[in-house]
Amino acid sequence: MLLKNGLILYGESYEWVRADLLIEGNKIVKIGRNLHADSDIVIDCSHSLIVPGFINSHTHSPMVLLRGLAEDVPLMEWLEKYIWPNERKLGKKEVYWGALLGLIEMARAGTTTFIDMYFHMEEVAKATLEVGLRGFLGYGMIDLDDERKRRIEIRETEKFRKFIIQQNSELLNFILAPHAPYTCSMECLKWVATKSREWNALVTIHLSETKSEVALIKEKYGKTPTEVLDDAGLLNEKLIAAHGIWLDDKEIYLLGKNGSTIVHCPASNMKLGSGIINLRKLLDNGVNVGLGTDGAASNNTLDMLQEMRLASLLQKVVNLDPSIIKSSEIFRMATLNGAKALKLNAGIIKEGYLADIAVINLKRPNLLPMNNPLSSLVFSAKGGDVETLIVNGSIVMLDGEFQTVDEDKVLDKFLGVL
Ligand SMILES: CSC[C@H]1O[C@@H](n2cnc3c(O)ncnc32)[C@H](O)[C@@H]1O
Ligand SMILES: [Zn+2]
Repeated sequence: MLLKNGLILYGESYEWVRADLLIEGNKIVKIGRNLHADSDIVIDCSHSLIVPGFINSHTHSPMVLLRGLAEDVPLMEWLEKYIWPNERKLGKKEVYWGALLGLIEMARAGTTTFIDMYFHMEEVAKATLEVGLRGFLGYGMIDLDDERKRRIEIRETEKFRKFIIQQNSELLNFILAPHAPYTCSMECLKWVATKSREWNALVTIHLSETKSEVALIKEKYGKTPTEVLDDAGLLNEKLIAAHGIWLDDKEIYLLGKNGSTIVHCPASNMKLGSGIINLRKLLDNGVNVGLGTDGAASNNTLDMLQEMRLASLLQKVVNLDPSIIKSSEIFRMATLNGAKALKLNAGIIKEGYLADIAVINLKRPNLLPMNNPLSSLVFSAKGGDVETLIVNGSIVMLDGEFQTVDEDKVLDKFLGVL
């Protein structure tokens, strides 16, 4: 496949070059002028930006089902009074359709890879294959210090891992997903750490999202949540922890030293009134920081372009300093830092990297004139500006039309509910 004459965001240094981009198999093989492909697929990109696809490093895709259902309440009330009672009513079918809708929304805004934590995850895996995105999927474990529940969660996790292995797909990856230190016992966290080593599996978890959960953990363990993860054997380069708002200096130091990842979810953090991450301190202490939308019930979109804009604006205003964070750092969080967390050969446009690519149409009033492409991406682009999406060398969306899933069928299914 050949992407012809696009403005390419090249390599780690984010140099803009006008060139052709050749894809063979699932990789970018060549970038240069006047390239020719044997392949019959040639896409004219003369009016477009070619950028790495976004990595949504924390979401719960089926939660689009609960979009707008619980508004204007803080996290614990949101979960206990509204979200968990509604989730108990969700069966496999609902989760499947919810995941399809969520994945379509993500794809339309340029996401090529996502990390997902939920239940009925086999259904999310099926939806992932149908849309053609790259998923790192985990069964969300919650045992609430109950041994019987823990056995069930372990069984579900083992069953889901087997399912993913059986699918034998380059797009599907298993990830361990204990929900949080306040919903998982020490025994559960230790089991996850043991299996992470045995299976060489990544681990995703919610960490230090609210002041109140940190107080709960300190009361229970006499330690901070990060120290609890350290005691469990989870503090290492395989850890991908969402939120990380209320981390103290020692926790930030520990996360940086151990090569762990924090996933910033600005919209969810603002909407639930959870707090504001200290992004500068995390980055300056060597913590790998990715970007995520969280679920659509606390966002209320799954749009990584909007997430970049919010992440940047929030830091500038809370620090009363517009120079606190650069667009390149925000863009890196949404792409390369996610890839680093996932040990994925992706996140930049360069020869030898995976062909996970978003093509953005510049013929839009909100994107012209193009004085600074990177700031246009972070501050001006919208989901609908992504015209073509390529994942693992295959076209998911071309000129705004899905080539994989029947988008109309999915949208009509939800319109029918109204
Ligand atoms: C057990 S599956 C995952 C579980 O997580 C819940 N969830 C969604 N968003 C958040 C958040 O921001 N903090 C904590 N938990 C969250 C979701 O509703 C599922 O129950
Ligand atoms: Zn979450």
